[in-house]
Amino acid sequence: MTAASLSEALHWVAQVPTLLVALDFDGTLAPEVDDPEQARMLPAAQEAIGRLALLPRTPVALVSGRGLPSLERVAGVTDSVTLVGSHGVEMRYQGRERSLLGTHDLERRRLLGEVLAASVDQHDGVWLEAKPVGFAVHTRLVTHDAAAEAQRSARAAVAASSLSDITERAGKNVLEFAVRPATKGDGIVELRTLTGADAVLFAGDDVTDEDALAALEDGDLGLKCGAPPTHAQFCVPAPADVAEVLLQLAEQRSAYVHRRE
Ligand SMILES: O=P(O)(O)OC[C@H]1O[C@H](O[C@H]2O[C@H](CO)[C@@H](O)[C@H](O)[C@H]2O)[C@H](O)[C@@H](O)[C@@H]1O
Repeated sequence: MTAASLSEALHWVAQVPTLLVALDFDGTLAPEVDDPEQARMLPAAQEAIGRLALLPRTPVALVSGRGLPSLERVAGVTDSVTLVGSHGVEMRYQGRERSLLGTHDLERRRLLGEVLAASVDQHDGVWLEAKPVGFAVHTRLVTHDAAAEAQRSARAAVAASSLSDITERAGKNVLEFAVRPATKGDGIVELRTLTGADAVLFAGDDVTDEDALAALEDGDLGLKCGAPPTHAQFCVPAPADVAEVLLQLAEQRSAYVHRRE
């Protein structure tokens, strides 16, 4: 699909038989805040998701780097919305949860936590978020130089440890270390198969969202919340603009499915 404008692309995807709407959470639906537990979707985004999730043949999913329990807490969506957590390692689909984490991963995660806690303790204002698949070193509250130094020492500590095959992911003011290598692209591939989608709309803002955008195919629609470079076809500046796009999609999709009834 080569659409000349975002409106044209929306018009096209609104009219496929089954449309998967897959959305990143932080920085895309929810503006960034200092405390991740306080992040919430904009009311307009919540409304659009609620409307889309009620429509037939319009599965809606949140695809996040957050662990599933954290995503469930902050997203506040019903079971009709699929949740993909930990970059695809965890999923809640039709009310059922699955995780790719095994017993071996849990022991590796315990060791990883010890290594990172010792490193982060040396850096004032830097804190460690415990996640099901690993840990995130948060540097939002410190200067650029202090953040770079904290990330450098966290990387060095992991490299010097007995742990191997740790997956590292950079994000906005965060550096994550995980014991499983899944990406949001894997999440999109799995969701496409599960839902039998004819087209996918994905919107995201961060580095790891590029994996999902790169997994899109001809006929899909990728939207970046932010500026290029990106694999997305279109960019909008802020979460409020993403919410506006989703409201437009809900309106067009609703008109399409009701015409077909
Ligand atoms: O994939 P996402 O849904 O975008 O989640 C990515 C990370 O989000 C959280 O951190 C980010 O948002 C916080 C709240 O706005 C912000 O304080 C932090 O600086 C951001 O990096 C979450 O804490 C991470 O675990 C997620 O991986």
